[in-house]
Amino acid sequence: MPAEFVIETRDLSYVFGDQKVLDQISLRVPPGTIYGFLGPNGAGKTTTIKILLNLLHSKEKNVFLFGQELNDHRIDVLSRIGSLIEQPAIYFHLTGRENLVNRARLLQLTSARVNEILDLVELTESAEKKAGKYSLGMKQRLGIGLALLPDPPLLILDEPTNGLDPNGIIEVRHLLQKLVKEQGKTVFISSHLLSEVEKMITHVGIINHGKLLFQGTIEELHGVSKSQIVIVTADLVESANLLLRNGYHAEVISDTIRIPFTTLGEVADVTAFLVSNKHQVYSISQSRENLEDLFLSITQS
Ligand SMILES: Nc1ncnc2c1ncn2[C@@H]1O[C@H](COP(=O)(O)OP(=O)(O)OP(=O)(O)O)[C@@H](O)[C@H]1O
Repeated sequence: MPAEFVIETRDLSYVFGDQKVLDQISLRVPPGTIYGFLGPNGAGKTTTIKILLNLLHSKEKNVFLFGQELNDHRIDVLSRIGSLIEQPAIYFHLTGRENLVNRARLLQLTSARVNEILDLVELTESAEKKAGKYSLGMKQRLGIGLALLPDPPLLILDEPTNGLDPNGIIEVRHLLQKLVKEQGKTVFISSHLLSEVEKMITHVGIINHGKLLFQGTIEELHGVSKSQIVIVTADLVESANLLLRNGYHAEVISDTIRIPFTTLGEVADVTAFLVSNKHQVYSISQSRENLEDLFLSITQS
């Protein structure tokens, strides 16, 4: 039976000297997902990834990959992970194809596999160009292609969108989504910018100061964002004062009045209250805190 989680850590902690950089992290990454591991610089993302890849050792047996404990099944588990951490190991004086052929030889893979990968990462047309002449996005896709050569079911990518322009981000997004949809892979990516990965991820873990502050689906993250009633009236200040005098937590923010949303019934009450007090209501709607604000409020609290 396949494991419930492709990656699972149970209360994983890690110290550098006397600095606790990971504090009881319990990651749960279901198969067939794109899991965004998010947090500001220095939060502990790379340290976690290094532990998952056994580049740093956690002595306690609390890291499970494909349902197997990492220390006990190191070789088997690691052979099923493709990874990209820090800079991709690319030879810039070689072409994209030569880079892949070199690695394929080491892995005893055929040139047909190299062609498949070039196709997959959409570098067939630039295959004979020197990798040093590639754009950052192309280099990143070549790096992902190298990681994909042995066809691992799990890809772990540390900041794959870092430094890419918007087009580069879209290309990486399409590639990762294709890998999950068409090939059933699981992808774990870290980023310090929610906005760069928000459109590609299905699951989120938010880490700061070594603690996992949120974990769930992207919909669940939207669900915890604060909802507000947004009101526009003929005289915002008058209306806001009236609401404040009557116990509503009203604020005027960029040409609107905002009240924390509780129920739809309250939306109706507020509207009726303003109208009955002869305030002209131009519009009333419900808004959600944007995801980036939410991310900042989680990581800064
Ligand atoms: N080799 C090391 N020795 C001592 N401290 C380290 C070492 N590597 C990382 N740290 C510290 O551990 C903490 C977490 O670092 P880590 O690199 O995991 O964060 P990160 O979330 O990946 O951030 P970034 O995106 O900046 O790499 C930081 O305070 C960092 O200074």
